[in-house]
Amino acid sequence: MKIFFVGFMGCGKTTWGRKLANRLEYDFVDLDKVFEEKVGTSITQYFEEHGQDAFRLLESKILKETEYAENVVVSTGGGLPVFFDNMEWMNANGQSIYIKLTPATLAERLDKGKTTRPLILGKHGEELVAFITEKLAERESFYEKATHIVNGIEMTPDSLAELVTK
Ligand SMILES: Nc1ncnc2c1ncn2[C@@H]1O[C@H](COP(=O)(O)OP(=O)(O)O)[C@@H](O)[C@H]1O
Ligand SMILES: O=C(O)C1=C[C@@H](OP(=O)(O)O)[C@@H](O)[C@H](O)C1
Ligand SMILES: [Mg+2]
Repeated sequence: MKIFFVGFMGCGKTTWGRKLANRLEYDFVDLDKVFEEKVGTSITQYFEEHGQDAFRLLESKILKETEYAENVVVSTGGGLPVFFDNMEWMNANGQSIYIKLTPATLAERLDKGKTTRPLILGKHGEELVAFITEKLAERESFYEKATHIVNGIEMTPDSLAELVTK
């Protein structure tokens, strides 16, 4: 079974992807990391040199062409579900889980973490909350196509495992 985590930057796709993979004894793949290994630079640097359109094209190609193990948990980047037929492709090839959180919680997490995310570089406090609120409103209808929608505060490795294996 392939399980894809989707949702806004900072919702916990990478963190929970790894946890669920450990819990299920599945492989774990973080597509942002695969991207960086493939191009040999950071995503931020790739955005600066090639722009977002080039990033989105290669991101989609990597989603579809990576050779996944039979049983795998995949963490995607926050923008991936919005472009091309990526969301449909994930649902046709496995199950997807949208980790849902409010803009305030996302902003709090993203403000604390070191920023390696080009879209929020230099944004803090109120400006960051406003950016997330607007971007999440644009993106949420794509995230909501996920097979499962979970509350990002309440989930546990066991509750996620039950969701995808029942
Ligand atoms: N309950 C939680 N679950 C996951 N991440 C959390 C939690 N509480 C705080 N955090 C922080 O939020 C951030 C989530 O980042 P990450 O897993 O990289 O998200 P994503 O891959 O969705 O961008 C990390 O900095 C992590 O330390
Ligand atoms: O939301 C986005 O458009 C992006 C999210 C990032 O992944 P995370 O959601 O893991 O931070 C990464 O793919 C890139 O910086 C673009
Ligand atoms: Mg991530």
